[in-house]
Amino acid sequence: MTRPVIGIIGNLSIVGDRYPIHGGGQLNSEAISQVSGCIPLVVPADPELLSIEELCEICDGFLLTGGRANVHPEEYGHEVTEKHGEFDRARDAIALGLVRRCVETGQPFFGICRGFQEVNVAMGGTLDPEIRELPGRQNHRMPRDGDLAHSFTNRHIVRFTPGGHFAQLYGAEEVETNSLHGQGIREPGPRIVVEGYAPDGTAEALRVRDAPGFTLSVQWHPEWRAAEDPVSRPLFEAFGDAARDWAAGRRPAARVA
Ligand SMILES: N[C@@H](CCC(=O)NCCCC(=O)O)C(=O)O
Repeated sequence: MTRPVIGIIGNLSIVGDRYPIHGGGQLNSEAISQVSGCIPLVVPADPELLSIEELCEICDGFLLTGGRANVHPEEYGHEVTEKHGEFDRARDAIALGLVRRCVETGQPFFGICRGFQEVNVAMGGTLDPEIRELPGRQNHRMPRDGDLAHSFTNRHIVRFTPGGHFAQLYGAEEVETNSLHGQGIREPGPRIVVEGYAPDGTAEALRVRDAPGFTLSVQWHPEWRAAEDPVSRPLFEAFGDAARDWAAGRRPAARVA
């Protein structure tokens, strides 16, 4: 049997200040191939180029990657401010609709950082544009200096709901994670179950209530050292298992709570 195909929902970026590319980080592709055991297929997330229906036919699951651009606040009913920074409206159009469709059908997705925020917005939640300015919150942004290893160094713990899906996956109620984001969840969507928080109250791990398929999503970046990191590996393995079930036609039954 061929490996399941994972659509890696990538970002539009500009190389050398002039050449636009659709891309996805190499770390994501490696994690999907080497840990999830699936084929990583980087998707140019733009509704002018492809449709959600086409993607769902070609792929067995989706990785909603991190990305510098923020989900446009219009998508959750807020005004644009300077704090909202840059946007990728084409990715918004694909990613948000894709999440809603997968929640209905049970096709698996795994949201990371911007992807985690997309899952919340797609399900009716809102975001704060700059969480470090909120009382009692720490700075979760990527450090500006140092190499990649420094950027992805663990920065805080995440505490999980006892007995929840994440606590069961890890066999632990607390893990240590990296942190490379400026935005964060303000109000979770009605079906968003936040199962993990940083000590400053920032939402870090979620799932969608009553969704039949894999919906676990995280605010941190498990693609860093995914093969050897004990916090990253179980997530990518579980996501790969869900994609293999989908590819084999084993459709998840509707799940409650
Ligand atoms: N823009 C959002 C999401 C942050 C995120 O996904 N960070 C990864 C950055 C990857 C890159 O720079 O391409 C936020 O800031 O909260």
